[in-house]
Amino acid sequence: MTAVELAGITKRFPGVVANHDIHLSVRKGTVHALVGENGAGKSTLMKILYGMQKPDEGTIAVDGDQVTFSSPADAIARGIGMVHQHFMLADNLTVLENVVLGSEKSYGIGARARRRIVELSERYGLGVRPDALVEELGVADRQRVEILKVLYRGARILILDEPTAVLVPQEVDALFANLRELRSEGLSVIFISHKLGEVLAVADDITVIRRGTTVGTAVPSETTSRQLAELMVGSELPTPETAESTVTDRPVLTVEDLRLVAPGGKALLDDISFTIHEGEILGLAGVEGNGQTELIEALIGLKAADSGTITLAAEEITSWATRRRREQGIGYIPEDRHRHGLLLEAPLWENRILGHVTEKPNAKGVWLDIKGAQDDTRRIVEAYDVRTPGIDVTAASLSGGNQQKLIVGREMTHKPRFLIAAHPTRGVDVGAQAAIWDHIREARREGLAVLLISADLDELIGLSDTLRVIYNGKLVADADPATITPEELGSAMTGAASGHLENEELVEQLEEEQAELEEPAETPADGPADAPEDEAR
Ligand SMILES: Nc1ncnc2c1ncn2[C@@H]1O[C@H](COP(=O)(O)OP(=O)(O)OP(=O)(O)O)[C@@H](O)[C@H]1O
Repeated sequence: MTAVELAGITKRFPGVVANHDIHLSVRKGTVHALVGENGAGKSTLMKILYGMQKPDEGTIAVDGDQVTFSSPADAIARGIGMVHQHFMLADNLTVLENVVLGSEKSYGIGARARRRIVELSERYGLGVRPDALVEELGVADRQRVEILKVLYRGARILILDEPTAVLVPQEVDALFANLRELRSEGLSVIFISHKLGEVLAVADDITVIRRGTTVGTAVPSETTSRQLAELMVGSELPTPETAESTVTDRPVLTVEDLRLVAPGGKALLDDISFTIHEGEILGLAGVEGNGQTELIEALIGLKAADSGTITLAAEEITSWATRRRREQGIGYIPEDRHRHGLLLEAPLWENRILGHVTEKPNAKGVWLDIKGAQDDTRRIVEAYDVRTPGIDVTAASLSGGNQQKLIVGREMTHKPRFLIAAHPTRGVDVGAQAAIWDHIREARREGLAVLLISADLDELIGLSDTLRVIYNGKLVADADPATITPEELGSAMTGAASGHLENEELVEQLEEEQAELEEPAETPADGPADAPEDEAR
């Protein structure tokens, strides 16, 4: 039985055919993955299915009935729900308020609504608490609220746009368990992802689109991630080079005793000290919201530290303005490309100038050099394979991954000596990811120092020379990227471990802590409560 049938879908934008004669058939009660390079046309296709955009040609059938959607409300009425990558919950409201908002007619706003939320949560193993305040929830819980929200509106077909990009491995497993629950109840899930290993683990069917057209379907049990990637790009992929260490003993960035306090007095960063040397990538692991944003803002000069010092190449820059820091060689790939990285409504070449107004090739003396900026934008588009009809289109019209490639190209072009790279490959496809890694590694060979922040633990472990874990605004642990696994790092990020983490050590430490948690708390009869166990007895 087919839940959704998209046939012959074509969608044109000025200068681009985003979808060309696409076919997608989703069976009822399955997880169907949609994969393809950046700009291949995945989001466009999903926006069409969700009623956000109208196709120029083609038909949509839901449960065998031909439908036309003029708005998401039409799609929702036919049981289609979309969980966006950027969560859309109101932080200061409770889960119940968020879920009910805009859907008050279904079950009211009181006891009936609550009952329905609890029922859905239990049925699909979502563990959602109606009275929790959204601002107190972590990323994975917020995602479950988003899923519950679409189920509450009666969705039988769920579209998930890169749902795992922000999750640690344990959370990904939990999400997949939820998806399997949905599937076993006869719901269908369309899952967009660039993480091909995950796609193979969770999908029943896979549709691959390349340059706007369906190029094939794959059966997960008969396909490897490499084959899938090659189907996506239409050629063989190069084997990634193994990275040799390029770390020197020459410090580029030194942070000492950095402390940043929120208006209410809570320490957002406390006792932060580290050094990054020429040729070194320091990876910072942490669940989002543990001080990473504040640390980036303190380093780039968007927030003033309350105490402590920041030194760049032997000069103390703690009180310098952002522009001066940029001019002295700090590059910045921001975590939220829409808020800090791009002017969405401006053309690509203006975005190329952003943050580098006074630098070549954007400036000639005190004047802007528009031609210089435009020529260099064409060069970046070429070198970083930004898929666009030209440099005059707005940044908003690029696909997410191509926006990211533009930012990375811009920042790397200025040959920074210190690069803050926050999720540098978020949303980019495997081919582009490998290319961005190569660019960063090449710059590192020439002496670049990098602070890498990433939710992609494979990336963090694969690229970093040194790993530190941030938890509650403090650096709580360090780990050796040569030996640690993503699962171990994921556990350390939730604050379960501290100190130096080696494989076995970490496992032991976690087991001990787990055992302690499970034991009833009691004070040893003949020793201080905090003495090590063997001495206390
Ligand atoms: N509103 C728009 N105006 C103009 N062009 C657009 C618009 N939306 C998408 N495009 C273009 O359509 C093509 C397909 O984009 P789409 O966002 O669907 O790709 P995608 O497969 O989702 O990519 P990614 O993996 O990077 O998110 C791209 O070339 C993009 O630049």
